Amino acid sequence: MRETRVNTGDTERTPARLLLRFLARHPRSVGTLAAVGITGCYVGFHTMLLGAGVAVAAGASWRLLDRPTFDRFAGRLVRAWWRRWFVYQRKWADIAFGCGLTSSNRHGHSLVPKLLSVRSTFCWDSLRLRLVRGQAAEDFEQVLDRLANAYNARRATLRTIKPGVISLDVQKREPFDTLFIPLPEMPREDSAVDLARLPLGRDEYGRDFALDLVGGIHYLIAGATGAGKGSWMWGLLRGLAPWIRSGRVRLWVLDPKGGMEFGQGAELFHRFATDDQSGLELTREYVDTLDERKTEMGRHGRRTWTPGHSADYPLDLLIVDELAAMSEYTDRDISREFTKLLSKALTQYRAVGGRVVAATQEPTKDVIPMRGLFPTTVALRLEEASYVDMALGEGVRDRGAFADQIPDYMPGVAYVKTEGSREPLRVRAAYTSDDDITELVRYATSHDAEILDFPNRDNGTETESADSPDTGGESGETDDIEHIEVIDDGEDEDDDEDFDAA
Ligand SMILES: Nc1ncnc2c1ncn2[C@@H]1O[C@H](COP(=O)(O)OP(=O)(O)OP(=O)(O)O)[C@@H](O)[C@H]1O
Repeated sequence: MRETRVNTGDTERTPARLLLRFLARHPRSVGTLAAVGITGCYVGFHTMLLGAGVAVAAGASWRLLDRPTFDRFAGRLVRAWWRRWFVYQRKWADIAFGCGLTSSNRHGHSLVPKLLSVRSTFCWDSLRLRLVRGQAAEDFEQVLDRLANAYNARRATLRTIKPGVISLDVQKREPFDTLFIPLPEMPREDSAVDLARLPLGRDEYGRDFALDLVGGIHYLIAGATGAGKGSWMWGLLRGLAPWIRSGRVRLWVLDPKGGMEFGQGAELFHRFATDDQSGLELTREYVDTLDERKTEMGRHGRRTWTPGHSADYPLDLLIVDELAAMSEYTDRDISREFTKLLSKALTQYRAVGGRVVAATQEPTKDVIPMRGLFPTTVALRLEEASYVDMALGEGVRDRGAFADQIPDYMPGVAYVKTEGSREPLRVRAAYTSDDDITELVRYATSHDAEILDFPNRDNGTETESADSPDTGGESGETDDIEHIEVIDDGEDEDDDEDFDAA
């Protein structure tokens, strides 16, 4: 971009000054050019070109083979550089002029806000701009749609970075517009459950996305009403179905909004509370149980709990649907004790099989004083921009987690931030419908039925169903019905549920 700011006359614009200023302002570009020049002189320009060709081919193959890691380490830097100089900078003066964002000084010179830098994530680009004197962020706010159109972006939003400097954030793509998110198959065997990979949906790169109760430990899910918190929590339970059925996972569910979210699954739960008072009792019992386990494991010299090792030491999963109802909008005594107990649960039971998954609409410090204790945080659509950093951690919105910009018509879309990773990941959970929840409940609460391969009559094999109490030996009547054999252990011979579940 041409330097359009006016010279006030106190410094003279000699070529040497301009060159020095350019060098000082663009150290990376100048450094790269210098490095290329020096290398060319040393090794010869042919060799250097060959080296550059090899580097480009290696980068292209890397991108082809594993786009997410390429993007994380190289792609976003290359893209930011490319877009800064060849997309945003090239058009900026014209666009600023067209949107009425230029100004002029008393000498009649045009002043254009300066593009300082560009940052790029997979979906969003952030343009850092210095305002010209006399300009305010509101001037940009009024023309956000025009700016988005000018750059062919889906939407644009604004942040004030510091006085006189703003970030214009433009969304370049929306992978979830076209990406179909199939509901992961519900596992049916204990051995099919991997606590470190509980499939939930897809990420922005189209890869399968899974929850991790081993490394991710506890999850805080923040989202406005209707943002799709239900899909995240029910999706997790579907992934645990066989373990719920066999008792390797015990669910302690606290749904203080009267059981509206989890009422349908009441049969699955070890403990279920639907108001604040019983919720507090449930949390007390949860903490006592895990305290006891800790003591017992200490007595037996066991230092760690192995997930799924046995039903004697189950995974105890505490689910809280609306934290605010327990930590803020309730009696002071209840909220104080609950906050203490939950903080204990978040800090002391990792090694003895305690896990917490909690949801909230408001991730503020008053409502969730213990929010820093959740190693993994998820931000679905949020009402306020300030909520994003409250949910995901300081500075994460700056790094591209625009959860407040997720549109209403995209429930289930969220940014996930795991401990130790700087960059947030954009993810969409598959939709878990009421029928899918019914399937889960039916499967996880029926214990006797087992499906065996049934010999196919069309192949001329004889049906041997006389032993099965459910078919009552009525082999002559099986011509028109599905060929399923149900083996029952005899405890519940008349229970049709078993047949349905099978
Ligand atoms: N993953 C998803 N994909 C597509 N649609 C979804 C998804 N999750 C939820 N929805 C839709 O959004 C609606 C609201 O979802 P849900 O009830 O889970 O939101 P919520 O965040 O739990 O809201 P509340 O806090 O008010 O209970 C659902 O009825 C469903 O139609």
